[in-house]
Amino acid sequence: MLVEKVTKIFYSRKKEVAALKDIGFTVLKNEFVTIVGPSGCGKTTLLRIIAGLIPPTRGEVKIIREDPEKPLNAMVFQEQSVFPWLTVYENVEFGLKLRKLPKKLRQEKVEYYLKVTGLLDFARSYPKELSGGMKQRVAVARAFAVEPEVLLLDEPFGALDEQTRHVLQQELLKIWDEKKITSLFITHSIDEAIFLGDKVLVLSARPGRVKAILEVNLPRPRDLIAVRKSDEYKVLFEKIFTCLRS
Ligand SMILES: Nc1ncnc2c1ncn2[C@@H]1O[C@H](COP(=O)(O)OP(=O)(O)OP(=O)(O)O)[C@@H](O)[C@H]1O
Repeated sequence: MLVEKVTKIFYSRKKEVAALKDIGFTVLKNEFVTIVGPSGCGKTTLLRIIAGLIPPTRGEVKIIREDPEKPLNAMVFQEQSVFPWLTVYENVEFGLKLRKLPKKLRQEKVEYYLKVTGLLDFARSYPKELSGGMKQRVAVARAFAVEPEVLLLDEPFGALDEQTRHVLQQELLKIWDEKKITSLFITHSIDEAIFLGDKVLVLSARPGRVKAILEVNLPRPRDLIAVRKSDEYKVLFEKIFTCLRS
């Protein structure tokens, strides 16, 4: 995926807001890129442009479609990424129905993703019967299930308590290690950005610009404790922290 000189200006009657300025970066096939930046720097705006939900003012986004059967992207938001009127099973199946996959194949995929997210016992439950962490598991399962060219995650674990967040991060990496879907993950957390990413993109305050792109040279599969103890983590944390502060 290629993001080239993306600029976004929001115009309203009274003022202009420059949200993004000349954003450029590449996400390689099967790469997991995290984006970290201060509040209001345009992270969500960038993701919405990449998803094709809003147009950039200038610049462009190129996503290579390798498989015409697959959707270009799937998104997971901080909240409300699941349909409350569908059961857990139906939520995960939803995108596969849209893709018109045969029932047997749908069932295999839904069961696989419910299993890896630990949701098999809740297949018939409705989202309102689930905790916040479980709802986000459904959202992740749903997005992975359609196996898009690019997975776009907008602070999916931002509203969860720290303990649950770590469990879900670990689970996400486990699925990703198996499925290797090209992913772009937005976060406020430096820790999360390093733990998950192959590369961390640091954005500046508004208008968002790329301040740094840092490689994360930590082996996978990753373990949170081991990662945090490593010199690579400490060096990266300090670099990102300094970069965000300056
Ligand atoms: N539809 C819109 N109309 C006008 N301004 C907007 C619109 N959407 C976003 N903005 C402005 O663009 C800037 C970037 O917003 P955005 O939500 O992308 O930031 P963010 O980095 O995701 O913030 P946060 O981390 O707090 O969620 C903000 O100043 C916001 O007010």
